[in-house]
Amino acid sequence: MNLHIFQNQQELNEAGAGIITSLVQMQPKAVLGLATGGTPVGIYEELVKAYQKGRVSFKQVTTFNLDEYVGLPDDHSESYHAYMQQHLFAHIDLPAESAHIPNGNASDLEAECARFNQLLDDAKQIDLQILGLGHNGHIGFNEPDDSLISGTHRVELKEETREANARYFDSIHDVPTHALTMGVGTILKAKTILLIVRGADKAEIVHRALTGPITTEVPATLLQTHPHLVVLLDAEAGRLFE
Ligand SMILES: N[C@@H]1[C@@H](O)[C@H](O)[C@@H](COP(=O)(O)O)O[C@@H]1O
Repeated sequence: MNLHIFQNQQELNEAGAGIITSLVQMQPKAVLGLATGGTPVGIYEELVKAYQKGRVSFKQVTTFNLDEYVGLPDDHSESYHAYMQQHLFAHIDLPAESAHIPNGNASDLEAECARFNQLLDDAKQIDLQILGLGHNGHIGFNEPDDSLISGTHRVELKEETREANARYFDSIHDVPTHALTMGVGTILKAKTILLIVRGADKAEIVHRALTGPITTEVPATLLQTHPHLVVLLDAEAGRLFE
């Protein structure tokens, strides 16, 4: 594991964007796994700046998003489709057909998961998977459970996850109850994983995820088994590592 702790958010954002930019410069056809949530926003901002300065092009890149809510229209401001447009896709030269996000509005969600898995299989391997971390140790929307699922699947969100994400909605009643998510098998298959965690409220869970016993009750503990895990923490999240 390659762990870095940053004293300010800007340094963390630049480091995260720098890793992605360097990869795409060296490998213009890179396959990127993308995350949503508050955590990667500043990194996407830096990526957009790098693109605007002509330092990187995403013309040949392929992207796969980790997850999407079930039942939120694509144009709903809190759908992950809308999020990706707002924070990244609308500002760079990534072709629309190269950006893949599970469709949480598909009439047949099982078929949609199979379609997404097939696209991932066709792409062979994600070169760099960006990950945030849920307060309960979830990655993507792989929630704590007795067992975990390898491929893309439909998941019922835990109450604590809906509560954590309620800050983005008018009320908790508006937070969807289900989502589609890449499974842990797909996430762990990525060549490199870039885990980003910010904030004092995640200090304990990130410490447990990276140093505690491996258990499906904290899905992020599985990241300990990955041969190329890069972790970027702000000082608050990294408090227990110092
Ligand atoms: N499904 C997303 C995850 O992909 C994200 O990494 C995590 C943390 O979110 P945030 O970065 O907003 O704290 O929870 C969300 O529910």
